[in-house]
Amino acid sequence: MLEVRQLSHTFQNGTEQTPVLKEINFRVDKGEMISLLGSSGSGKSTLLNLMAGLMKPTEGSILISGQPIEKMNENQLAEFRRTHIGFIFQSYELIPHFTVRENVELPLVFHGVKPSVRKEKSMKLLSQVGLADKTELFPSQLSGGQQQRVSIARSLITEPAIVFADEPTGNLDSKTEQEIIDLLIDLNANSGITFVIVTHEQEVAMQTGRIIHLKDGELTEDTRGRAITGPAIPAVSGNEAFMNEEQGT
Ligand SMILES: Nc1ncnc2c1ncn2[C@@H]1O[C@H](COP(=O)(O)OP(=O)(O)OP(=O)(O)O)[C@@H](O)[C@H]1O
Repeated sequence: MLEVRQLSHTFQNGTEQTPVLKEINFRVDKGEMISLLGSSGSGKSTLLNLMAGLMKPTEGSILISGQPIEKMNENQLAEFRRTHIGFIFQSYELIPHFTVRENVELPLVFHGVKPSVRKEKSMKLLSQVGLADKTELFPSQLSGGQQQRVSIARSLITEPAIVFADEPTGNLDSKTEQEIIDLLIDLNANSGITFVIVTHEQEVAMQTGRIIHLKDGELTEDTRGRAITGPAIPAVSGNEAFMNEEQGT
């Protein structure tokens, strides 16, 4: 589903070089829900931007559904993102003068899907995220948690292979945060949607099946969260995990 191989990234500003990610390796299987956990400055946003094809890495490869996205040109990437990747943002990024339903349908407009099909799909998703009675309201008429539900529905409407969520509960109070996490866990468990959640909050990360820990641009641990029962897998370094995988162990 998603493979990050020997990924390194260094920002270059004039003559100044800032190494940010160092030889990151991990793989996410279809149907997994993982967190990328790290403190501020650990490199989470950079890694997310690279995995979403918004930036090209200095070294290494990112494969989504077997396709190395760093080799694609801008047009190919834009098309690939539209068809294979869903996004959930911390600040929802809804269009204020579109209704809830129109916001959810928007990605399908770009795909040229006819209105009756768009409506059917958006109504189904909005009902799934608990907003069946809010479809004709505008984002400003909703609470933050409800707006994030709209953004979750929008991220799923193209049936993407993988959904990246960037601090999805960063703007929410703790009760609403838990409701949104519960919704994502439910969508993962019942619809098999693959999620990569970027967070700096341990409590959020602990609720996903697996946690990839980033520290100073390095993958330091790959552990299980609470969502999966059974013994915790031993912490291994990113490279070790990659080597084991390569060797089929
Ligand atoms: N364009 C850039 N040029 C130079 N350095 C950068 C650039 N963008 C980010 N960095 C540096 O890369 C490091 C990682 O930043 P990044 O935003 O990926 O971290 P983060 O874990 O997402 O942090 P936060 O949780 O605060 O968003 C930081 O030290 C940052 O200063």
